[in-house]
Amino acid sequence: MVPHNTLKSSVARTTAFRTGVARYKRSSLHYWGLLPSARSLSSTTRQPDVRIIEVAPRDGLQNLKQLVPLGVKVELIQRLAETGLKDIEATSFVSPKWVPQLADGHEVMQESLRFSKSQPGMGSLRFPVLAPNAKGLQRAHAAGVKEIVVFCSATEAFSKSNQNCTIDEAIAQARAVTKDALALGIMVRGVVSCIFSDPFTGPTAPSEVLRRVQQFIDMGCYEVGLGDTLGVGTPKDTQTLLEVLLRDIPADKLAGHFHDTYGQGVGNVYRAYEMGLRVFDSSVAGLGGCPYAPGAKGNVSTEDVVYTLEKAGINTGVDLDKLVKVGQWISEQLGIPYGSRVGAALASKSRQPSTGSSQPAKKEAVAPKRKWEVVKDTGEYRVSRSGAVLKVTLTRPKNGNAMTDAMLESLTELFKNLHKDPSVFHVVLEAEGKFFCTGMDLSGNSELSDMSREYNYYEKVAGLFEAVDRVPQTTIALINGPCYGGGVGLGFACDVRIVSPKARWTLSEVKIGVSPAVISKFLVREWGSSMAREGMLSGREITPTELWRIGAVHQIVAEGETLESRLESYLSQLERAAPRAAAVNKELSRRAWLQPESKAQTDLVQKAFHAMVAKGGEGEHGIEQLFRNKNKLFSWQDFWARRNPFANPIYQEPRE
Ligand SMILES: CC(C)(COP(=O)([O-])OP(=O)([O-])OC[C@H]1O[C@@H](n2cnc3c(N)ncnc32)[C@H](O)[C@@H]1OP(=O)([O-])[O-])[C@@H](O)C(=O)NCCC(=O)NCCSC(=O)C[C@@](C)(O)CC(=O)[O-]
Repeated sequence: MVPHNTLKSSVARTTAFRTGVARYKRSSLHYWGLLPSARSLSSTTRQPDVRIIEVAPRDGLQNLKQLVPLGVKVELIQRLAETGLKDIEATSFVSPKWVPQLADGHEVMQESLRFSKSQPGMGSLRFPVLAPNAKGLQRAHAAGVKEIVVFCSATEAFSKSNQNCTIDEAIAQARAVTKDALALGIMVRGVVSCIFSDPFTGPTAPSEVLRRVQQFIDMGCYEVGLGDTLGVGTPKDTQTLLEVLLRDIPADKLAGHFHDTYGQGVGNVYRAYEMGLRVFDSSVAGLGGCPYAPGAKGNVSTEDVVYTLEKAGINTGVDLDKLVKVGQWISEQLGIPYGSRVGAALASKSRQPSTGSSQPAKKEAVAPKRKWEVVKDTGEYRVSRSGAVLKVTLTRPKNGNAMTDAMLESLTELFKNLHKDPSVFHVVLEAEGKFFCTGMDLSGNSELSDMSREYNYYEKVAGLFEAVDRVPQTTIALINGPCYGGGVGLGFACDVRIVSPKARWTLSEVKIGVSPAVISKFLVREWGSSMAREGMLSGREITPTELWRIGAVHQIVAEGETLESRLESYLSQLERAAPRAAAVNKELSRRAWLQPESKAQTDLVQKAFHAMVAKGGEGEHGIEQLFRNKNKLFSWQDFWARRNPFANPIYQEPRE
């Protein structure tokens, strides 16, 4: 198999620099800035000194529960390519049942190849994909793939849990796939996972890693990636392992794939570079994560790797400024804080006004601040209006915004009456102070302590949650801080959640001997049964990242950003949403969840379908404006100026 040109030159350079004291000393001098940087010596067209394989589109996205749209994946790949990255692991050809996120592998691949062929200077892009078995290879080949990745674990326990087979079985499968791939002219790269440790059985013997690397090379893999799946390895561990491997394996056959769970990713890359490795996997914004280290950071971020190597005079061929913009963009698309340390630092620096420059600082275009008009203030909550948006603010910060009986009654009334208000399309629920809401007021004034009136109290609590859940408008909870008990339920009875990194959720009821009875159905609906049950049984604090991963939280604001600014951009997206269709969509998703395959569900699907083409309806208007009048800026408020979008709903009230 003829290796790729870039690979050839990298191999030649690597061979020249093969392990040795002279090279190590030279790298160290570069690192401490004692030698002029390679970049300053070279022309910009110089071949990179390292090959960075960007893995965000595959490894970075694969564990996300929230399905990332095809368009975002394709745009991510294109934006990454525009930074100078030449190797982008595009997707996986594995069972969509295992990894639903990457079920669109064929389309991603086709779009990426189209881009590579049609854009000037992009012809040398490489898009390796994961294809662990014969079916995967077949699908990859059909999609035009030129390079695949096969893998195994260095440890038995992880192999059984991750691939459901022994290591030898995984190797046998990889061998068969490699043979077929090579016959088709497809290059094959191997990856060995758990090089330092197994989540179940602990440290990995370097001799086991060597054995598997050797097997991959013997079967025809041109290179083998060393995967620190748990992200536990330190630079010293990297050195110890490489000392064993490099006795038998040339450095140009090895690549580093480090995770950043303990913040060691960049250190490991640099130590591996010093020992002769020239190929590294990394992920923009540090996307990805280890399912065995919940809450931990994922792959080492490409921004951090590029910064470290470039500062050491090692040419990566990547434009760091452009890469940071990609990191910010994808984090925004996914609604998560920007996960690269270097990226976040550079991004915040570029926001600072320049102090040393004689040029006047460029004025940022500031979005006009939305004006809110207060329409009601009970002392316990405040209601304000801005255009088609109604905002309810809980204003008992000194009491953790706990809900009094009076609040339950009056808020229920407010939400119940909203379907009569044709001018409100969206409702925002937010809170003042440290907490979002600490649940029902337990201070002694509440009826909760009066058991003889328990039934009445139930009606009040259930009434509020039903009213919030059933309101036809789109509801957005802006969660500023910790939530307890019914306060958790309040956020999850809403449609959308935009949260601060300070938000936490605690189903504390179990710790005071009560149950999240009323709110349990919202928790199970939004979190899934397993997560909700565990939360209800443990009463432990749950973090934004945990809920974002399962798709129950939609956006987490970044450090230095406000909930208001995220709300503003979300509301501008909602401006395009037709209110009556949105109300029907809410009901469609509720029935699909509560009554799947029932008559009630089928009836509504049919009615919704017919409503799409009804004379004088939103559908007719929307299609006419967009396609016939070519008017993208039409307003749903104008369309509904004299009528109520929520009158005579096609779904029946009450429904059960
Ligand atoms: C939240 C922390 C950790 C703050 O811990 P902290 O140290 O008290 O915090 P703080 O110093 O910031 O103080 C917050 C203030 O808010 C008060 N506060 C706070 N929460 C409530 C409350 N619910 N009712 C009445 N007052 C409350 C709290 O007592 C304190 O008042 P202060 O002592 O300064 O006068 C603590 O106060 C706490 O554990 N609160 C109880 C949280 C809780 O268990 N909520 C569940 C309520 S039951 C419920 O919601 C039932 C439901 C709806 O789920 C049933 C169903 O679904 O069927």
